Amino acid sequence: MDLKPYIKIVPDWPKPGIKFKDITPLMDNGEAFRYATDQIVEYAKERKIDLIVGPEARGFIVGCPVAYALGVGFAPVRKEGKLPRETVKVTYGKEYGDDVLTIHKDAVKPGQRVLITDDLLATGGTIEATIKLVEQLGGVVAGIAFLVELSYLDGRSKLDGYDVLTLIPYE
Ligand SMILES: O=P(O)(O)OC[C@H]1O[C@H](OP(=O)(O)OP(=O)(O)O)[C@H](O)[C@@H]1O
Ligand SMILES: Nc1ncnc2[nH]cnc12
Repeated sequence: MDLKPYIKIVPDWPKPGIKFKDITPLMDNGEAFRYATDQIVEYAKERKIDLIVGPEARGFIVGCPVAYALGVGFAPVRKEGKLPRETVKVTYGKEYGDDVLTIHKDAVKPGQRVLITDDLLATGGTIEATIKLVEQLGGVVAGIAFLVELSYLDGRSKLDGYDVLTLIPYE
């Protein structure tokens, strides 16, 4: 199934010069959303995943149905001040600004094989920060899955040595 027709490009949003890739048409189409989820589930099965970790907010949308299908848990990575218990945190840069990401200290058990999910790889700042959080807690990043990759922003250069799946690449 070709998923590209389900991504809508919105010019100059949220800032001038950004070509925003809107995944909501993919999510609100049952067939496309299930197909995309199934691709990630198959990828995860081959990597013997114990836990899914996804960054706020669109990483939740991609990761939770995969966790359900595999029968494993999902741990949220959230922006600072959102998680109620003790966290670890990392500051990172993104395509349109800086931010802080956090995860609960007990969300990942040492040695757990983690799949990180997000909707989109741009500069790679978000995913690099998420990897750091998982590894700080002793997790093993066994795979990273995205719906969309913006190859021209070279986020891949931050993911050397990691096993990465992308469903919809943009050159
Ligand atoms: O590779 P990067 O340059 O880090 O950019 C990719 C990240 O940016 C977007 O999230 P955003 O921070 O806008 O948060 P949202 O999902 O809550 O809208 C997107 O969902 C990715 O998580
Ligand atoms: N161009 C883009 N489109 C959608 N989400 C993004 N996150 C970072 N850059 C993005």
